[in-house]
Amino acid sequence: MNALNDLDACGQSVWIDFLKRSFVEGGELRMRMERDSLRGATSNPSIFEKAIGESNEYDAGLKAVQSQGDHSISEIYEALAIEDIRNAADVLRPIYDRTQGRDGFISLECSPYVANDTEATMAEALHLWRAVARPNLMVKVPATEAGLPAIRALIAQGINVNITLLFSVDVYERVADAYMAGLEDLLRAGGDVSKVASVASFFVSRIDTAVDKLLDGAKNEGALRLKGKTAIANAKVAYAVFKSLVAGARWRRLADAGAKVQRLLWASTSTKNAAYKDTIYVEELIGRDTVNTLPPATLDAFRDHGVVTPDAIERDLPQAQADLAALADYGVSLDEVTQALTEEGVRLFADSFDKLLAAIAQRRLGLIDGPQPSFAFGMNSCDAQRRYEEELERWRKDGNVRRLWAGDASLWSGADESQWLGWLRIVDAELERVSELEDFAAQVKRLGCSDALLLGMGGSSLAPEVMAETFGPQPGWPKLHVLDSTDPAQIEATERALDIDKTLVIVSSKSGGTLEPNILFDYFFDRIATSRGRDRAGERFIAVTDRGSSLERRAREAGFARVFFGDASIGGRYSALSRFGLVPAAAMGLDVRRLLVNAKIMMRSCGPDAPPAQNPGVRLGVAIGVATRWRARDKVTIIASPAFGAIAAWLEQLFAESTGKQGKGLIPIADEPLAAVERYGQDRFFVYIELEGRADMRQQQLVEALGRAGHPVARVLVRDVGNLGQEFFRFEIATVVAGAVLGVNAFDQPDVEASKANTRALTEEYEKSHRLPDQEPLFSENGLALYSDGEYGAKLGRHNTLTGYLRRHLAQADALRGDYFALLAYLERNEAHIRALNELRALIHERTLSASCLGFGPRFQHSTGQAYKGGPNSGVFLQITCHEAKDIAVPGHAYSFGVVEAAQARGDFDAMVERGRRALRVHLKDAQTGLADLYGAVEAALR
Ligand SMILES: O=C(CO)[C@@H](O)[C@H](O)[C@H](O)[C@H](O)COP(=O)(O)O
Ligand SMILES: O=C[C@H](O)COP(=O)(O)O
Repeated sequence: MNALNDLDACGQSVWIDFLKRSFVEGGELRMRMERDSLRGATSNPSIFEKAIGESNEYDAGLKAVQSQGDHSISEIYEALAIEDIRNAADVLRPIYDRTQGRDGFISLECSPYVANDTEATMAEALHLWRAVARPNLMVKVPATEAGLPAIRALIAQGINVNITLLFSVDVYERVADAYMAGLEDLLRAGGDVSKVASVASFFVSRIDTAVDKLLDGAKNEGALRLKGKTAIANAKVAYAVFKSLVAGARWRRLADAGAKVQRLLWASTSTKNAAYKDTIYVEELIGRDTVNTLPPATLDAFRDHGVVTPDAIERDLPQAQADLAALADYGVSLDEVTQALTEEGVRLFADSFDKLLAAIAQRRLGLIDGPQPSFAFGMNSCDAQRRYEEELERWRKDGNVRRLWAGDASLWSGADESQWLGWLRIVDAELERVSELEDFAAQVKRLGCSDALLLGMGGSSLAPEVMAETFGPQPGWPKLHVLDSTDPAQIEATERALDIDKTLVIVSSKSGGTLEPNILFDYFFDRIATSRGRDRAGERFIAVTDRGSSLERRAREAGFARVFFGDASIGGRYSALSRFGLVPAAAMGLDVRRLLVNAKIMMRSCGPDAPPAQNPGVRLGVAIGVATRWRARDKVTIIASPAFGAIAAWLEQLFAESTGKQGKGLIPIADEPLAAVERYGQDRFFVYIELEGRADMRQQQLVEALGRAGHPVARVLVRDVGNLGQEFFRFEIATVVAGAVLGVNAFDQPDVEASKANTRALTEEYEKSHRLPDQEPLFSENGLALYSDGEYGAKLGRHNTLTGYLRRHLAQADALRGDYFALLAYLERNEAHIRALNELRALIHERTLSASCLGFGPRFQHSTGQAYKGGPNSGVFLQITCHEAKDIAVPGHAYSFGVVEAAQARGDFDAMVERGRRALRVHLKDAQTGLADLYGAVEAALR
């Protein structure tokens, strides 16, 4: 016999406040049940954190879970915890049976993340109850404002509840009321109340810790005499309340129906102050119909030298009441203390849970079968690193990853952001219906097409283009061409590359109203109708659009072979893993199922349960956001291994359109020719995407040198091109996180519409007058002309040469102030032009040290154009337009593609001017010699 055995005879059940796999499997729980009269056990997030997070006892279990396929971090946690809980429940079951459900319980706590959400608490409790599936489980629900209604509802469903984090007697009365109300509900519904059990867990020692501190602060003899008395006095008062409740008529009625009393359970009973006896919170709290849950060390201490006084809890109640009342004399408000302790209790459990999930996240990564996400990172400056870590910690404390996944708009600007988060879960949705895409692929294959032509802009074209370029044409499948231009030469070149009679056309537009895909649809419909006839041309067309759009209507009228619908809650640039990316992927013969399964690995890694420091998307986004917000390193320079380099065009849109607004944002610098390390200014942040085994030596050396020079470099190691889907997801998360750090709405594009409206006005005008309004050049020479608006033109002054103007314009870009230079070319986007324009970029970067961008119009208007107009006013723009040697008519309109392109250039220019941007337009008589002349003039200007 030992002192613990005597407690049982005093009407108090001893439970153990501890759990660990080896503790149950190794037989210690059973041994303590026999030796120490242990009647139950409790667990909490801190206990699991210690068990799982700080030992390797669970490695085999974790491996076993992951060997059945990749799981999310919380799925892994649950699998491990539930197994432990079930095992403990099974060991304790004989006590439960013997005591007719009074004892023999094991407790499992709801996630602390839902402690302030009634609905979520109820759902979680129900889920745990069902998952554990043992009658001797108690689900732990906190005694928070949100927890209280959940208690009643759960009891009413016959679920055993342990109400935890209880500090205040007032709150206890509400807990007891919730219990009785729940039983009454159950009775009314015809349920069996005798099967339900509940304990109300009063936290003891923490009250003394908190109150003693305040009493010390009072520096008064009387105050000091109260030290170490509050917790026990509070428990005594609670016990008196309990006794009066069970003596009342309301309880009698329930007891007569077979209900079990809700016992008070003393928790937090290890002594925290070494000056107090190590068994104080056991000896003083002995009472009938109570439970004391003790950590192993307190249990052992009590067995060793505990003193058992029956009904100790009932002694000296008036003194206890007087002690509590006296607290006010020394400025201590017990209500405030208990309220603060409840909040702190939730926070501490959340901290433990964060740690636990972080440990699991780390181990999961090591166990992912196949290509896994990898991310190395260096802010490369102590100060920036500190900021980054502080921000990550803020994200953890504020639960921002969960807020993001829950669609909390206040994370961004508090506008309609919650309506634009469909992409977070699209991978699952698409996986569920992936067979539709597989059937579609089979249908495409049967058609025997040699080419697929995608007509779309920005979010509707860039991801398919990245996939086409990254994976290349698939043998036996159509080659995908993307046409996102109104440039007549480019349309002609694209058409030349196709076998028009064996082409499947994909018209892709979320809104359905975008000008470019609509007029290109008209054009290619006519072309295909020429050989197939108007009636059958539609068979070679499919559309991807949102339900109810004008494109859907047009597609139906034209007899399209299929219409696929996008998700209304996914904006264009976040649509890569939705139908907008997957339909073209299927058409070009890619394994969409594999792409999605692979992307899901990243989705889990970036999930709501992945703490910020272990979350590859959040880390990247926080790093970029911090560097931009506090260090003005807003030129996010993308350097990617050539075999994976196509992603840069998609990333540009994602970064720029999502963040470039209200004068803030990221300016993506993509495909910039590499320069010597000292040519890069303090306004840069580098994202280096390395394809494992295919790294480019020059890039690698530069990136290393940039790191040594103190630039922040995020290095994303892509193990395989097949991981493209993962990177889509990671960068989407990173972008919205960066947007949150900057405080912008990451889902709108307020300045894109302005160019479109200007263009619309110009084309409508053209329809009537058959001409675009005249413009007076600032200067012209050899068929090359310069245009600007009055104000900026005046700023440039009057010059006799092109060089003179360019010198003044280029001098605007002050690298030290973080200005960048952008070439916006309305030309055919072909290799020769890209090369020539990149040479120009390299020259400007080399001489001015300003970061440089290149965009082709109108393509960039649906991408980086948002940041150029709405982002920081640090851009200096040179728009390049060119006389079209050959134009193409747009069926059914007076305007041609050449006119549309010219109107788009003008419309965008005007929108830039309206926003006070520094912009100059140079009009070339022809691209080839014009670009060479321009290079010469820029070189002379910068000499
Ligand atoms: O299950 C319960 C209460 O029902 C316990 O596990 C309870 O959470 C613990 O006793 C406390 O968290 C321990 O508190 P403390 O000793 O760290 O102050
Ligand atoms: O990025 C989006 C583009 O502006 C195209 O929009 P859309 O898909 O509605 O045609």
